[in-house]
Amino acid sequence: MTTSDNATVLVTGGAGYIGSHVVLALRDQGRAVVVLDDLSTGRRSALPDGVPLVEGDVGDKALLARTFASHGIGTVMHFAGSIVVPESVERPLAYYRNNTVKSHALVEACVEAGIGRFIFSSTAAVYGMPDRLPIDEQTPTSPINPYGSSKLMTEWMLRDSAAAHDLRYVALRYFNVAGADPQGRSGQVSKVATHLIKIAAQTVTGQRAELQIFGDDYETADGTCVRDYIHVSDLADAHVAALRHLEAGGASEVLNCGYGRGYSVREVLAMVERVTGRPLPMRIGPRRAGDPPALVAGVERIGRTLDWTPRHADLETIVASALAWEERLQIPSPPANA
Ligand SMILES: NC(=O)c1ccc[n+]([C@@H]2O[C@H](COP(=O)([O-])OP(=O)(O)OC[C@H]3O[C@@H](n4cnc5c(N)ncnc54)[C@H](O)[C@@H]3O)[C@@H](O)[C@H]2O)c1
Ligand SMILES: O=c1ccn([C@@H]2O[C@H](COP(=O)(O)OP(=O)(O)O[C@H]3O[C@H](CO)[C@H](O)[C@H](O)[C@H]3O)[C@@H](O)[C@H]2O)c(=O)[nH]1
Repeated sequence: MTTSDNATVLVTGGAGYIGSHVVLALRDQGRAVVVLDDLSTGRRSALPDGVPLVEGDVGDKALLARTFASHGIGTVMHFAGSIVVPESVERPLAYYRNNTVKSHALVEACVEAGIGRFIFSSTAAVYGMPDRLPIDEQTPTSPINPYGSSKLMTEWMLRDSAAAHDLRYVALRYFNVAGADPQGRSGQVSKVATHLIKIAAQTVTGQRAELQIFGDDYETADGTCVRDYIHVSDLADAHVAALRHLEAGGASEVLNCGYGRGYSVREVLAMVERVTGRPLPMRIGPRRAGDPPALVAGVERIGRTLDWTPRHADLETIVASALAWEERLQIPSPPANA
């Protein structure tokens, strides 16, 4: 290990859902961490005690330069961004600004400061509507919404910057992230929830009258959409593994993050009922625009490249942890941006 292998990790968006779990995983490994977050959707209370928070914008290059220098940053993990697909269709330029333009500022600041390791939150949305499963990283990228395009453009900036400068990166393309920290230290707190397991958890805890299944006439086994759900703590561990890969001198990589196993909407909801022992009020609604029938990750490449063994690769564990977190949120509900 060289001295720089002990350098502090800057986690942008570390006060959000996924970023806060990565902060926990890094801290559990004894790593020094600093978070940069504007708290637009994140919460200060998502951070463990002792983790410094730089409250500001990831597109602010002067702030980035100061933060890199004052905290001795050696790696950037970049989660900050906007994530709601339908909102990206209504406000594309806001998504290109927050996800692409500000990522440009961050990558440029890294190159200028000589920060040579970068880990990026990408998404299965870069694939659009692929017709073959599982989806490996060679599948052509063809996003069907501005959210996916805004993330893919950042992947391209990283690819081209890594070719030209002293920068290596890992872009992790997440499939469906769900669940909560098994110790109850963090979980998902969305002002406007859109994700299936989060909505099911809110419904079964009485915060919503019912859940709507968006279409049951897809060409899948039970007619509902199939997704590859990955536990957020396994995803967090994949980031730590990606960090080790880069520190060991590993090459730049683009890697899917999933388990390579799909579950239908009905299977997920049946699991929620099984775990709680309560019926989930639900009804069949129309298809949601832009939903691919099935998305299942090809995971051969991440298995071959990173030293990463999922510890929670089981739908029951994912659902149970999401429900436990939702129940915890009920007593009492934390104030926004607390
Ligand atoms: N949640 C998913 O299922 C999913 C799937 C694929 C990819 N991703 C990616 O993972 C990342 C994290 O997603 P999440 O689910 O944790 O979302 P989140 O909204 O909980 O977290 C995003 C964090 O970034 C912060 N932020 C946003 N814009 C910022 C800015 N300009 N400057 C500083 N901070 C800013 C927010 O305050 C928040 O803390 C995103 O980049 C997202 O595109 C998420
Ligand atoms: O109330 C709901 C919510 C969702 N669904 C269905 O449940 C499945 C999963 O939907 P989510 O909204 O939980 O997740 P998505 O598959 O739409 O989106 C995920 O994958 C995308 C890439 O395709 C992005 O990365 C996005 O951030 C990530 O959450 C879909 O078939 C959706 O139609 C319902 O039936 N009812």
